Amino acid sequence: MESYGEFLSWAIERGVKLNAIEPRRMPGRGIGLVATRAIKPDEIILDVPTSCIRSIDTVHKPIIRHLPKTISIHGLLAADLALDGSSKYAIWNAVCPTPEDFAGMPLVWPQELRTLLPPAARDLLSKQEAKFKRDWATVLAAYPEQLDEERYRYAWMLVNTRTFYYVNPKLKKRSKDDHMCLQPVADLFNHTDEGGCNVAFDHEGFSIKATRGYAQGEEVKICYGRHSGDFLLVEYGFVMDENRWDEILLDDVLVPKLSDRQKERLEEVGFLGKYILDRETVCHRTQVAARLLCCGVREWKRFVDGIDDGERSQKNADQLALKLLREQRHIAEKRITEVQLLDVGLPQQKEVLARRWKQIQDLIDVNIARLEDYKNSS
Ligand SMILES: C[S@@+](CC[C@H](N)C(=O)[O-])C[C@H]1O[C@@H](n2cnc3c(N)ncnc32)[C@H](O)[C@@H]1O
Repeated sequence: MESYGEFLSWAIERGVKLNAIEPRRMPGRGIGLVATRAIKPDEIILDVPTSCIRSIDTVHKPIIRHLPKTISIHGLLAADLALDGSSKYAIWNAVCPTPEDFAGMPLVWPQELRTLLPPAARDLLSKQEAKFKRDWATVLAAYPEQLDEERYRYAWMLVNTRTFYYVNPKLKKRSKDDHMCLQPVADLFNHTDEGGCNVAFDHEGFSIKATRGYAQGEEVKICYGRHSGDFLLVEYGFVMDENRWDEILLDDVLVPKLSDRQKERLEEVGFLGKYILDRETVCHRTQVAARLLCCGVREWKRFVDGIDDGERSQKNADQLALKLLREQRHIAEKRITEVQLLDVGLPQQKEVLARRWKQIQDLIDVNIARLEDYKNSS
């Protein structure tokens, strides 16, 4: 087992209080925090005082002065991390992931792999990349000599994957996306879809409370949010085995079935695109689009307006949904083979991408089984 002694002493000296948890390397998840004894529900397991967090208040003043006020807090914190030549945070930095540990982040993948991402992940990645490019352009203009893109991207990914929601009077004036800070030790909690801990903060600091019991040796996790698999892959670089909040986009199989006129009709009522399948059902938007494909326009209109509950057309809509799901499953199967045959990208990058498609296949299978059961029972 690795020793995190120096880091823990450093954190404790600065007022961090750990109760019944300690860091440990977790296979496939980097470092995590593990219960050193049985933990009861409602026990406070970690306190991190405001004096130890890295936020807008701790960014070096010359950096604040040198960068335009319009830069995002994400971009600013990343600049502070990347330009920091002091030893102030060296002990904390030493337990942070290395640039190689970020190989799972699609932001660093070769183009050939990125094009094989599921559509929702591709959309998220292009938004993330636009954000990164904006921040990098701003920082490069201010520090053309001191930084290169790779070093800045590494710092930017540290901020992306390790910040907590945080707001103080200075941040209050900014958009919600800028409400963030880094905190030591708490940034070692891995993600679970099921809650498990409550994270709260006030002007004194952060407090993390167990919301259920943990056995000794069990990993204690927090929920980063109700995120889909595509979101977790793009924003954090990992795929979970089970994720109750997972969902996928069906646009690639549904939109091509619509004529131009049908697309216009859907656009007019605000239902074109973003057709989502989660673990339990297809979304209402999908129901609307499916009905346009299998009902007359008048009946469809009544369904859109809520005058018709759609009961009469449900069987046909389900039939169409089954067809779409089988097509989507076929795409997932094809993508897995394409990923495996690709001769670019690191093995771990290909593995994580193939796992995401496998997860998508499993989600589709659950829904196909449900729709078939329903068909057979009605
Ligand atoms: C806030 S950090 C958590 C601590 C991190 N494991 C470390 O080694 O420093 C977030 C990162 O941890 C990893 N991670 C978090 N939850 C995970 C999970 N459930 N499965 C796999 N990796 C996870 C991902 O690499 C993610 O970007």
